[in-house]
Amino acid sequence: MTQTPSQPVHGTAAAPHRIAVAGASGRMGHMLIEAIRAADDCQLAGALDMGQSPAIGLDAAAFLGHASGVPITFDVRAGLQNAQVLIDFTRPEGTLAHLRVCRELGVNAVIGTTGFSDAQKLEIAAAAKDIAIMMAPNMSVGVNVTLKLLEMAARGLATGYDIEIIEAHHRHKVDAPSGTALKMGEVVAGALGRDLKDCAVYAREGITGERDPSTIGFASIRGGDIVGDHTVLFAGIGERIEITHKSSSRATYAQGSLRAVRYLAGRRAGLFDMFDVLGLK
Ligand SMILES: NC(=O)C1=CN([C@@H]2O[C@H](COP(=O)(O)OP(=O)(O)OC[C@H]3O[C@@H](n4cnc5c(N)ncnc54)[C@H](OP(=O)(O)O)[C@@H]3O)[C@@H](O)[C@H]2O)C=CC1
Ligand SMILES: O=C(O)C1=N[C@H](C(=O)O)C[C@H](O)C1
Repeated sequence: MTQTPSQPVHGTAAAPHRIAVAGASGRMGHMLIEAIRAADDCQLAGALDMGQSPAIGLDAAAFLGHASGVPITFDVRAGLQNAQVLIDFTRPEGTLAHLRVCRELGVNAVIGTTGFSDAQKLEIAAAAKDIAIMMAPNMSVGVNVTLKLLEMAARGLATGYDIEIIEAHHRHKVDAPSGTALKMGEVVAGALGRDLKDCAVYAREGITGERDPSTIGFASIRGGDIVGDHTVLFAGIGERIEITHKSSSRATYAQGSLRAVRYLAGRRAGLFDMFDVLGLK
C-alpha cells in the first residue's frame, strides 16, 4: 500500500505560524520579535513601523544582534504579504489602518493596542466579519485570571463597599486610564448589573461633594519604568479588600500574544478575547 506523505500541520517547526509585527521598534514590538524568535512554532514574516522611524530598512531582529531576513517597512501591504497573522501593539489610528489591509488580504489579527474610542471598536467588530481578530487590553494570564477574581469579589461585595481602581504605568504611556483598568471597571460594573459608562468617575478636584456609592472611581499614576500595576479597592466600613496585579516584565504580554496567534490559526472570522484564548469563558 502506498502512503500519502503527511502534510505538515500548521503551527509546527515545519510549518510555523507566519507572523507580522506592527510597531516593530516599539517596547512591545521588540518583546514580540524576541518571543517569536524563541518559539519553535512561530516565524517572523513581516515588520511594520512608521515612515519616519529610523528603524525603517533595518533588519527587524538587529536589536537582538541577529538577522531575521525581515526588513522593517512602512509599506503595510509589503509587511503583510507573507503573513498569516498580524500582531499589533501601536496606537488606535495605526491599528485601524493596518486592519483595513489585513481585511483586504485575509490576514488575521491580534490587537494589543489600547485607547480605542467606541466608534473605533465598532470598526474592529466590522472587520471581524471578514477575518479572525483577538483583541484584549492585557494579554497576560495573570491579569485575565484577576478579571475573573474581580467578578466574584464584586458580586460578594455588591453593597456597602466603595470601588476604586488605581493603575500605575511608565512615563511614556499615552492613554489613561489604562485599557486594563477600564476592562476591570467593565467587569466589576457588569457583575453589579451596572454600565461603566453611567458610573465611572475619572477625575476629582476641588469641592467634589461626598462620594456617590454607585460610582466606580479611577486614578492613574505615571512614572519611571513601571511596567503595569493595577489595584481594585473595595473599601467598606471596618475593612477593605485590595485585589492587585503587578507586571514586572512585558514578556507575559508577548507570550499571551503568541497563545492568541495559536488560537486564531485556522479560524476564518470572529472577534475573540483572552478569555476565549485561555478557556476562561
Ligand atoms: N494588550 C496588552 O497586553 C498590552 C498593550 N499595550 C499597548 O500597546 C500599545 C503600544 O505600547 P508600547 O509598545 O509600550 O508603545 P511604544 O510607543 O513603545 O511602541 C509603539 C510602536 O507603534 C508605532 N506607532 C505609533 N503610532 C503609530 C501609528 N499611528 N501607526 C503605526 N505605528 C505607530 C511606534 O512607532 P514610532 O516609535 O516611530 O512612533 C512604535 O514602534 C499601547 O497602546 C499600549 O497600551 C502595551 C503592553 C501590553
Ligand atoms: O502601555 C502599557 O505599557 C500597557 N498597556 C496596557 C493597558 O493600557 O492596560 C497593558 C499593560 O498595563 C501595559
